[in-house]
Amino acid sequence: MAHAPLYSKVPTLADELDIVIPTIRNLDFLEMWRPFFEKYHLIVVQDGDHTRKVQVPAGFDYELYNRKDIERILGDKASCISFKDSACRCFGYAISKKKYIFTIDDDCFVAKNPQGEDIDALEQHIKNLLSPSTPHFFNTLYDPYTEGADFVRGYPFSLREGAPTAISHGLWLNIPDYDAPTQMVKPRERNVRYVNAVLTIPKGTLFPMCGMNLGFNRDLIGPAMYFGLMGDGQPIGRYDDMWAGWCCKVICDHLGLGVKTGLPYIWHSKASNPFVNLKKEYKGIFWQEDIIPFFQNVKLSQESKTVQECYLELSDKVRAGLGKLDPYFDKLATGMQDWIACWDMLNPPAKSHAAHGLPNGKA
Ligand SMILES: O=c1ccn([C@@H]2O[C@H](COP(=O)(O)OP(=O)(O)O[C@H]3O[C@@H](CO)[C@H](O)[C@H]3O)[C@@H](O)[C@H]2O)c(=O)[nH]1
Ligand SMILES: [Mn+2]
Repeated sequence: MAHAPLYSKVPTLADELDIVIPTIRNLDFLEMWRPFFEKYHLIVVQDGDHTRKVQVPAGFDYELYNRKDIERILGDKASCISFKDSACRCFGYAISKKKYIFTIDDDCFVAKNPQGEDIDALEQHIKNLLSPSTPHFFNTLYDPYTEGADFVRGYPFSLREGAPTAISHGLWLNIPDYDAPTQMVKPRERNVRYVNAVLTIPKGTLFPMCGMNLGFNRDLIGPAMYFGLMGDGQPIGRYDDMWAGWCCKVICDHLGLGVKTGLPYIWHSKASNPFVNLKKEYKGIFWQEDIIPFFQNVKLSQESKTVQECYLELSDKVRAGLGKLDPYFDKLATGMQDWIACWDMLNPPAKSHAAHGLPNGKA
């Protein structure tokens, strides 16, 4: 039975999706995204100096939070939200009232496809999130639910319904998201390869999640999208999205959810300083040789049936399994627990996804 694409016109989800942007810069990049973003509500997480005035271009519906707002809202648990690191963006995930999140960095521009057309990255993320994933059996013709593709011969019919998609991981043209050592040895390398594919990351396989062009379903995986303790006062940075990706993938595998990577592309315009990055990353480069085996071997109990239950169980395992690597992981485990407390405080079970009528500006 052929699988017709799930919809001819991609729904905009304008009332069901928030765009979260962490920033220490300005938001001029929104002008080029205006045709694609203007119908959505933005959540701007202003990092660094809270007295700095961040201008949101006219015509955008937004709420903006700075460090003082985060501290006012979260109280003594605000310490679980990183300061002076893009990891602060996860506050936007928790404060949102919508079903879907798209997060993008402020140096990510609209990319063009090989036909020279502007890419509507959000539309592709929505396609990815609204169609199933295939984590349990690899389809060699990539995404079987996309126009012009299907399941190939030998693909079990019993698995063709697929799994609900929790995460849509987009990629980048131009400045690649390389770690500092790679960036240092290949300073001029640019990603010019447009690969027209969306893949499901198989169950049992981890991946390095990049936060610059990322969509996800808050209802399915939101409480696991904690970007950890990074930046000011922390021994590590630029492992925010990685940490979240490893936690999310283990939980997605446990709950039977899917993670996709590939299209859409954005144009990553700025290379961050590799020497500054090396200082942030170096412990992570060393520690991850222990962190990855930890996540590869972690087993969540059958009693953990919700994302919060999985995440709290995982936090206990992080403390027991990684605490001896460095006291940082003991702090991180506590941060994970504080994060869930914040999430549940901001997202009481009964809360609907009703779009809120907050005026623009400071919440
Ligand atoms: O202290 C900070 C630094 C940055 N931001 C905002 O976060 C994003 C990403 O910043 P930037 O583009 O400078 O960093 P990259 O190295 O290109 O980012 C990659 O590493 C990940 C960070 O761990 C990031 O998700 C990847 O894209 C911008 O919007 C900055 O304004 C911040 O809020 N606080
Ligand atoms: Mn960047």
